[in-house]
Amino acid sequence: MTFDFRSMSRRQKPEKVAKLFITKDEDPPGLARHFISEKIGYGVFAEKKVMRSDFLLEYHGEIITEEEATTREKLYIEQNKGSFLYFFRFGKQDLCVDATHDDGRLCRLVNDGVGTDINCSMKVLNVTGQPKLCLFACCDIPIGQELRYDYNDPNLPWRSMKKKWKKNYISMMFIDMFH
Ligand SMILES: C[S@@+](CC[C@H](N)C(=O)[O-])C[C@H]1O[C@@H](n2cnc3c(N)ncnc32)[C@H](O)[C@@H]1O
Repeated sequence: MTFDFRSMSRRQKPEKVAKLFITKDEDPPGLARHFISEKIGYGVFAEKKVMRSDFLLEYHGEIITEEEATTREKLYIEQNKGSFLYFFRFGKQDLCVDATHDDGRLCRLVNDGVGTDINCSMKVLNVTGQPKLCLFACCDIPIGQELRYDYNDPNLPWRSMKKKWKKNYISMMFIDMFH
């Protein structure tokens, strides 16, 4: 009997792994939600070592048109609900995944990052003609690290607070230097 060791040692293609979990309709093991703070809420953390380009999670929810999403967004703001709408382009269509309904899936809980905080990124996959939002690691991620991707919106309120804090901190340093 002969073994093909090449196929045993080869890592499965991340997109193939993504499609496997999309078909099974479940999140891969090795990731978990943890409460961070009142301000940030929950986040998702690695409980196993992740390699660069690995598939992490599917942003699971209802696929709707941009128009429908804009109407729902207003309603959710009125109802004081958190924002779980991911807008994206698929071919010539402007679409959105609405993950407001908590179905227990994790990707809706991955927080926004900037600069060196970012360790993963969202990609739109075409799975038998259907768009699927999938999160992939953009660097190796050690056990215990929080997943963060760029929400790609410079006007997010927590981003301006971070900038304001940095500006105040730098001006305080200058005041200190000249006293
Ligand atoms: C898609 S949810 C992420 C999960 C959220 N932390 C939760 O527990 O429901 C997006 C919301 O999380 C919070 N959030 C995400 N990234 C953040 C960050 N970098 N700093 C502060 N809050 C953040 C904001 O309230 C934002 O509206």
